[in-house]
Amino acid sequence: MSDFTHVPIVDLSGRAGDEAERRALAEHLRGICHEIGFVVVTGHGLGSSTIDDVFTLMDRFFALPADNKALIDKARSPHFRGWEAVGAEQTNNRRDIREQIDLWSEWPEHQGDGPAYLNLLGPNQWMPEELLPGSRRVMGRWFDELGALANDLLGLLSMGLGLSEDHLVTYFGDTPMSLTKLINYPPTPQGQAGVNAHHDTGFLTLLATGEVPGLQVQNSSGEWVDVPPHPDGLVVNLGELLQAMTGNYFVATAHRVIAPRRRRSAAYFHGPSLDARLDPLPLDESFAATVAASERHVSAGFMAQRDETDAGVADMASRHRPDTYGEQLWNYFARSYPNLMARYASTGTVVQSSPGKTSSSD
Ligand SMILES: O=C(O)CCC(=O)C(=O)O
Ligand SMILES: [Fe+2]
Repeated sequence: MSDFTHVPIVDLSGRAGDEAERRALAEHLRGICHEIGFVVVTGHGLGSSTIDDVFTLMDRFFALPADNKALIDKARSPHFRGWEAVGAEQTNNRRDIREQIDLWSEWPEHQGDGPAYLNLLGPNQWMPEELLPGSRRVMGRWFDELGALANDLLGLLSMGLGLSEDHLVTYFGDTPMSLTKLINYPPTPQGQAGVNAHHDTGFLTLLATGEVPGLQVQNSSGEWVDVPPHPDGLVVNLGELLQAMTGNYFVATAHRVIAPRRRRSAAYFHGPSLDARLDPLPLDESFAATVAASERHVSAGFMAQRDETDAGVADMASRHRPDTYGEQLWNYFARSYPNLMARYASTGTVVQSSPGKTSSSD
């Protein structure tokens, strides 16, 4: 297949059909995940107001004065959850021009020793009900419905990879850690980016982009391909975890946002339990043979860590592979939030890593 010039649109309603229909859909998605790593899905079956209510909530939140938003400032959370102003986050060592709220799956805080990434477990920060009524209800439904849709997609991807349909869902374990980012992009200043070019860190991303364009995906010739907003569509893309576990058969594709005017989006990053390992899936050897025949797939990398960037490794060419999803996330936080990381480290909030457990390289 030649290099892609658009992101395909796939109707998912066939997933409720018979075996042959499901298999055809799984095959179609498998090809797209191999060649492009990005797809717009329709027929996703989300409730009619699930997305609209989240966008209304975002509108109301982002219009609040900064001192109200600061009630849930991410800097107050030892679990990296909450609001941050424009410029707090960095991607590829460059400031992103967006503000956002990060909400994660909620699990009890970790007590005692363990790998540093266990620090991510804990409660979200919620706005007081009188300032932002209904936020827990609206976001609770979003997490439930997006999680169920993502699990359906895991079933189709498992099928496409020749695995049993529940293979990937089982892999996700008992304490999956998914993230929702509610994002507000001001018009992107010339020469900058709302979010700079990056790979997604985790497994599978589902994205509601609203009506304003700005999302761009990079093809293997390095060209930026626009993903136009689709009124009934959700963007789905793959993260580095899935790329690694499929031996690069599926690809995590670089993307960025340049917002022509104010733009909001809601991203749901479907993630497994923090101790889920990045071990290869038990795939038929034909998958590895297909990868070996494609230089682009063979050389697909991870985002470089800070020390690698300093040593001259290109932004998305790292050969470093963490052992677990938790380590992968911890690397992401170290890259994107060096100041927060340094503060936690200096106040002793960070749980100690066990020796030899931070990362490994191949
Ligand atoms: O806002 C968007 O359309 C994309 C956001 C994104 O790629 C991300 O937050 O990882
Ligand atoms: Fe992304």
